[in-house]
Amino acid sequence: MDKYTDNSLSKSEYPIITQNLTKKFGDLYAVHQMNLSVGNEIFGILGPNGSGKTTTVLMLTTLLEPTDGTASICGYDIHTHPRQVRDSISYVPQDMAVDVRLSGRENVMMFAELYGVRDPARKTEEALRILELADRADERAKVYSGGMRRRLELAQALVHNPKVLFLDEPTVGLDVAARKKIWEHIKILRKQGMTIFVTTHYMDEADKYCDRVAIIDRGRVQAVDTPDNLKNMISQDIISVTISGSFSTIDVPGVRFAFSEDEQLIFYAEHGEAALPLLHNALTEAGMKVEALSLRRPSLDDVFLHLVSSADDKSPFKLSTFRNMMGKR
Ligand SMILES: Nc1ncnc2c1ncn2[C@@H]1O[C@H](COP(=O)(O)OP(=O)(O)OP(=O)(O)O)[C@@H](O)[C@H]1O
Repeated sequence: MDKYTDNSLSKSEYPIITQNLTKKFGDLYAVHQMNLSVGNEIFGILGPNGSGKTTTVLMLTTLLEPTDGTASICGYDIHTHPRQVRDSISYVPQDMAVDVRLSGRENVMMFAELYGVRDPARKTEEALRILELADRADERAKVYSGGMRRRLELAQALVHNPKVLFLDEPTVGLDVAARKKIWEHIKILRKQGMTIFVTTHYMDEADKYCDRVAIIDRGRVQAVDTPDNLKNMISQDIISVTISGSFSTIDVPGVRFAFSEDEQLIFYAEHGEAALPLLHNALTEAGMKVEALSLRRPSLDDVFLHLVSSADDKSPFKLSTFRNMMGKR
């Protein structure tokens, strides 16, 4: 049994199980021996660009053959029962396009007919209603906002009652309000019993909306847990300090320098509140002018940095590089 398995569920109760799932492109391991057990939950797979998220989803949706290992969806093996797997799932890729010349209703109806669902007109209306598009269903998708088009893609995906829904970066390119709305819909689908497997590089969204997340880096799973448990892995407070002048090493008991960005220094502290004045004094005594000092609890960003930097080489960490890598807004 791998360390991510939840003992309270028997094997058949996991809609998604991966066993040493691996994909190699030439010499590159895009996904390396992935072992996951996903229950009836919103499960986020988090990682920077190129970490293997899309490759994982493509294998689980039977669109890409693994190099090694396997997976099962709703008890069906992706190798031996791909047809049953496809009947159990829907997949909304990153760049799926609705047909902008058709109305919202026609777009959904087309999918209902493609899937061969019984009573396609009724299922279409139901999906449009769930995604709050019924009022605008007769308008051409061309006039829909980005958020509405994404909701239309979700409506298309729902029309054949999938048990498992795969979403690849569902909120990319949307504004704050549209992103929130998409996640609210995803939560409703989970409440109705659907398993949601979602890729994202937006740590804040994963933190807020996913029941559990797997953090992956260069194809390898670094950790899987609830966002709260992952954050608790860093049993330290985070202190950010803005200084003027160049930084020189200081020694404060229970405080460790983590990394810097521009003029901001990040420290990990065992007891943040007690450490604040000590750190301030130490920096001042060492000739630095402290412009600002703040204390916060760790975020998933910090967990990612912690995991990746401990798995990585020990070259100095640059937060700006990390933000670019994550495609941060
Ligand atoms: N068809 C392919 N041929 C060769 N290499 C590939 C192919 N598809 C993906 N890769 C490589 O595999 C690695 C994982 O890519 P993947 O698209 O799964 O990452 P990702 O985490 O989804 O990234 P993004 O967030 O940019 O979509 C990358 O290094 C990528 O260049």
